[in-house]
Amino acid sequence: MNKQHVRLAIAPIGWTNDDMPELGSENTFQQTISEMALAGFTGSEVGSKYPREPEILKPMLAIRGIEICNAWFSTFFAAGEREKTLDSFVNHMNFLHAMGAKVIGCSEQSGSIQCTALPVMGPDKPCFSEEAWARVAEGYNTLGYLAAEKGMQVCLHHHMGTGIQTAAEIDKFMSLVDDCVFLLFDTGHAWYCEGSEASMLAILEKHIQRVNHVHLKDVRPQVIARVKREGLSFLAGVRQGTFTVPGDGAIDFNPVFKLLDNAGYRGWMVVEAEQDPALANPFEYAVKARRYLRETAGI
Ligand SMILES: O=C1C[C@@H](O)[C@H](O)[C@@H](O)C1=O
Ligand SMILES: [Co+2]
Repeated sequence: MNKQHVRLAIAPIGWTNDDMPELGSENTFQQTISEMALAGFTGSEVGSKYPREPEILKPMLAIRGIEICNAWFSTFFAAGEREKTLDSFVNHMNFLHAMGAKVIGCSEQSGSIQCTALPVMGPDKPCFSEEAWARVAEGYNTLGYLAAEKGMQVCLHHHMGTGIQTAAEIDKFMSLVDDCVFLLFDTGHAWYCEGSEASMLAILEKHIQRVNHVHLKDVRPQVIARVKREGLSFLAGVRQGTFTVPGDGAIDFNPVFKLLDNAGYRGWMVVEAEQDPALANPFEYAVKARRYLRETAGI
């Protein structure tokens, strides 16, 4: 890949999992960002242990050569919580703007089963009515225009257990929103939702012109098969090792990098591989991911 076009970040979720904060509760904020830098990354997303005051957070990251590239934001438009979502979005956007980030990665969480005990591959995930889709599209367009006024961009994180999980749901979302709304492409969730590398690549290929942020997650298909077979929840699967860093699982990332490079992708690529830190030492896995990216993508 063109080294000048992409920057490499890593998410703190490998150190402490914000969906299950007991996973990695022993890892401190300063240890996390020091190990990110030591492994060779220059960016991070924001975790729950990070100070929320830009004047405190910025110098602690700067001394380690790290910038904030994004932070997760949950929206509840389908459920009709428009005003509440917009209010908290503005605070979130202002924080990210002060941190110098350009991207705001959002997930539509109405009815989400992502953090519940329900089987993630079962019938319980939300499926939006046409009215709900219209609320989601209007809400995201509003976020997109608000972000554009600040010189920022909003993107949707498709996610297992949510109403925007499958290839068809991603297509529907992208067809309903304006050009000011982008897609956060997450390799792990794209593989998981349809169950193959080809279907993951098809999602990327279809929407590549609107992808403005990338999460690099590898998958362990044998764990995903068990999640399906035993009716496990998304989080139970994570504990058992659904995800790992690029180069350690089943995904061949070469075609992903090729597609992005050919499309002239410019932006961040974020290694995001939540697994149990007691089983997968986060520093060791960060180093492994950094080496894989150097050897495979030349970045
Ligand atoms: O971007 C993400 C943030 C996490 O909280 C989430 O559960 C993870 O799977 C993900 O892709
Ligand atoms: Co992600």
